[in-house]
Amino acid sequence: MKIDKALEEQYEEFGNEHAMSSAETPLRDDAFDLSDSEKIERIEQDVYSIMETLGLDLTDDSLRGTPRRVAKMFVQEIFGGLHPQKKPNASTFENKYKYGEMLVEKNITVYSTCEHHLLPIVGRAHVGYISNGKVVGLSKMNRIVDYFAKRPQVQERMTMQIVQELQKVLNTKDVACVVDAKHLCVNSRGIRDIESSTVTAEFGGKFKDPAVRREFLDYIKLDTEF
Ligand SMILES: Nc1nc2c(ncn2[C@@H]2O[C@H](COP(=O)(O)OP(=O)(O)OP(=O)(O)O)[C@@H](O)[C@H]2O)c(=O)[nH]1
Ligand SMILES: [Zn+2]
Repeated sequence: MKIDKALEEQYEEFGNEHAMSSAETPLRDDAFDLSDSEKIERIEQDVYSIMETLGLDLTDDSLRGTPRRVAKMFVQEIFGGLHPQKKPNASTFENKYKYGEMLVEKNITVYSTCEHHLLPIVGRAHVGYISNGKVVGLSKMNRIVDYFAKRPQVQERMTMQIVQELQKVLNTKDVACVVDAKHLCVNSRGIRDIESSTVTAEFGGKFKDPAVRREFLDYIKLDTEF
């Protein structure tokens, strides 16, 4: 009986780990049954309730609009990238000029939200790819980063999602992304370590080759300041 229980726990643990390896944002099937305006209505009530529980006077003219303001900000701005319809349409072009080297879009601003504390993540993303016949509009790389940033996130998953999307758009595995970001949940509360930042990386295809990876890292030189 005891052994069964242990095996069951082990299986559960493995199962959880397995689920964690997916780069998909965990969303329910009914995530988009409500319209954006219905979500705003509901979240407004929820934020109202939080503020009321905290003892705030919601008739005060500075606080009165906060529940609706926060609800709109959640749905339309900081979590706007949850909706697949908001995914940027990344126009690609033929690489007619046969540019054969690495292309790096560096220092892309990242504003995201930590899914454990709902506090900001602020930093930079650096994206590189080697063309397999297609090139993508430069700004589309910034837009793809911004789309995946506008979700409750962990930095590891966001980094993988950016790479996987660009691999799809460019039809090549040869894509890399490094993100260097500060998590306010580490900097401003809890351990309150203001200096630390988090670096995550995902290297696909040719970027697994140490020389190619080195070239990419030399271009981005991780000397970013926030
Ligand atoms: N791996 C990973 N962890 C993150 C990320 N963002 C926040 N975290 C961590 O998530 C963890 C949540 O841990 P808990 O112990 O449940 O939360 P807590 O009690 O508020 O922990 P402290 O932050 O240590 O006070 C914290 O260690 C955060 O630093 C992220 O992008 N990736
Ligand atoms: Zn956090």
